[in-house]
Amino acid sequence: METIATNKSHGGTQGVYTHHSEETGTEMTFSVFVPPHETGAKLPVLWYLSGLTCTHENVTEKGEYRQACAEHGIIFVAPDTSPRGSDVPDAEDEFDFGKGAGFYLDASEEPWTKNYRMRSYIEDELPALIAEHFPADMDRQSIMGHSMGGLGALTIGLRNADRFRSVSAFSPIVAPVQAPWGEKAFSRYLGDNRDSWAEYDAVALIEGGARVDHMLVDQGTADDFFAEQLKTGLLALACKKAGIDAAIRMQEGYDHSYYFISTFMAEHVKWHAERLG
Ligand SMILES: N[C@@H](CCC(=O)N[C@@H](CS)C(=O)NCC(=O)O)C(=O)O
Repeated sequence: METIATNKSHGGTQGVYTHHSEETGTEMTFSVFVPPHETGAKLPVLWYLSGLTCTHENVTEKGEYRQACAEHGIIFVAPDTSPRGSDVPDAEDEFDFGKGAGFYLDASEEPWTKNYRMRSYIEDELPALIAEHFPADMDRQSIMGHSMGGLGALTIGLRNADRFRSVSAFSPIVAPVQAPWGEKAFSRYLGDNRDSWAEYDAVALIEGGARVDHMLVDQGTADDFFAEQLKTGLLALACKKAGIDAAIRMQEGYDHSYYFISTFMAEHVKWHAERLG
């Protein structure tokens, strides 16, 4: 692992790091905020998965999470959203597929299988690296995300309920198999067999019996993607039927941007902190 940059912030350290990923076969860059802490202390970890077109930079620069993470003593990890590099296949001029749009899945179709392995990267490889290099208590993890990353947080949280104490999302895609972004990406990354799509769909996972202990979702009413792509109501219905303890909140007048995310970020961090102990 190589350190790209570190800056002192809120008494802690905001860093950007790169490493060679065996999963994606590429160099991967991510950011980590380590709050001020006593020497030798092990701190809980909050994962943040970003949305379409993003790298680690968007939330690191605009997410406004550091003050809350410093206050609650939480490590904040922000990975990239896809493999990168000139050798990685891409769909040029498509912001919702290819680079910047990894959908946190392991692709099964060519030419995507070799590099597009963001599920294994986020579930296995990056956690091991974080455990090795940072003062992280891997027995205390929670996960959150935005839009495509909200989907990633929900699905990774639902598939690994024993690992994550709480799951939250801003404007998540909740049912990609029923939305244009998901249909487009899944048919190309995963192929035509829609049965294989279900493990990457939050509503389908819940309908199939997956559960999380605590869920918090914020969705802006002025979000242009709400009705066609995000479909928050389907998640609310699935949680209600399944008896999942979910706070799914419509936030009046907020859009899909980081102006919305940063407004509620501190509240999400605090909510996770209460469950991380
Ligand atoms: N209008 C955007 C659509 C993509 C978009 O809104 N991306 C969201 C995540 S789904 C985002 O966080 N963008 C980066 C940012 O706001 O910093 C584009 O075409 O680039």
